[in-house]
Amino acid sequence: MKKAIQFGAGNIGRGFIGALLANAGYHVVFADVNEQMIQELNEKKSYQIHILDLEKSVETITNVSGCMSNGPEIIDEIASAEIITTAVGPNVLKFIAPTIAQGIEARRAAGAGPLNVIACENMVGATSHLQEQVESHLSEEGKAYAREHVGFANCSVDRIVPPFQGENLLDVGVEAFHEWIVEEPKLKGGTPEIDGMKLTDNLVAYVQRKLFTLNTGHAITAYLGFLKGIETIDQSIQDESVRSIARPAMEESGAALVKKYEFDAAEHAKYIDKIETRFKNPYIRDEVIRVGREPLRKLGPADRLIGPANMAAELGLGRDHLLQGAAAAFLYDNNNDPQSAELQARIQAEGVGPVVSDVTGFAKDSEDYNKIMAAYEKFKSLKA
Ligand SMILES: NC(=O)C1=CN([C@@H]2O[C@H](COP(=O)(O)OP(=O)(O)OC[C@H]3O[C@@H](n4cnc5c(N)ncnc54)[C@H](O)[C@@H]3O)[C@@H](O)[C@H]2O)C=CC1
Ligand SMILES: O=P(O)(O)OC[C@H]1O[C@](O)(CO)[C@@H](O)[C@@H]1O
Repeated sequence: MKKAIQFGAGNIGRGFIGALLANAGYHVVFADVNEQMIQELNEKKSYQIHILDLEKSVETITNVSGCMSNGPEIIDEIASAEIITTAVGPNVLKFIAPTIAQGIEARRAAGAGPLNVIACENMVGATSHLQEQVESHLSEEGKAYAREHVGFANCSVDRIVPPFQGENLLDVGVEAFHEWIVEEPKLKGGTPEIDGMKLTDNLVAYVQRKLFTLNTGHAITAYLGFLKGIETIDQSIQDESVRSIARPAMEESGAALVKKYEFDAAEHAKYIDKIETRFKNPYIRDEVIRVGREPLRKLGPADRLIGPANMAAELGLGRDHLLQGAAAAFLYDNNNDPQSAELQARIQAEGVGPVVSDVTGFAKDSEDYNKIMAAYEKFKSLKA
């Protein structure tokens, strides 16, 4: 039987990618550092996905097992797999890279056939980033083997899967919508047949379409909601003062995306409408602190807040609401989130201006810098 390794047995791993692979006939080995999760996978060998939407249903996923991603067995698992997917978070890719490299060396020694690696993270070029990290751990022979036999394909991954309290540790709650788009030209050994995996040769456009629309609107809804003391995304987007920034921000990034990638404007407007409806899904409890997690990553120059603002600026388009959303992120003050604590400590120590400039890359007193600063002061006074 075909084998897939899914690094990360978390929400998106179990609730989306691992499930698609299992349904496509792969035996899915979930590799994680969470011992309890791995034990449970090996005991139960199945779990349930609860579709939490207007139409509810339950799907049982079978043919799965678990493996500690930091133990010795994972190398043999990689050596005998056809596909490796990840959903561990962009910052964790560097920790799994040496393991994947060891697995590739084992495949080389065994003369194994093609392997495809797809990192399913909210990050432009996540797989290329992982590939660089993996290559840095390969021998020269390993690099030559990987060039010929290992495909590293980027992807865009879209399904809202918040933490879920089911009867079973393994069960997950997901929205009905899902979209997984994979960069076809990078795949090796033919295209795997996986229902729910769409293929494209223009991936960057789709990654940015998703990251700069869904994730942009989501993050802004989270940060503004947090400022207002709202706990969940569905409640936050219902608040007119939040929606009146989050929605036009998605329209601003939309105008830039349509211009840059020549997406159909009417189709893109529908795409935004659909996303707003997904945010409003009352059957999913998606907390603003989950969606706003790791604000420093989200404020990065290529990520969902500053990325679309930069794209709009390059194309000479408006971006006021995007910049207001970014300003709200600088006010995200949640001690349980290490990046939020770091951000607030830096603002305390250095003052907000230098931190805004350093994190966003906007020069002091540039137009975009000034707009963020003005919105920051406005939101700060509202908060107090
Ligand atoms: N949850 C969602 O709705 C979506 C998440 N994503 C992306 O998917 C990725 C994962 O997100 P979630 O599933 O929500 O997070 P999560 O926290 O539920 O799952 C991450 C998993 O990775 C595991 N992990 C941590 N270090 C590891 C290591 N060294 N080796 C193996 N596993 C390790 C954790 O134990 C955890 O089970 C992120 O990049 C996120 O941006 C993308 C689209 C949707
Ligand atoms: O997973 P991240 O990058 O921290 O961001 C949370 C975002 O990811 C998602 O979980 C899925 O795209 C969204 O719900 C949300 O916008």
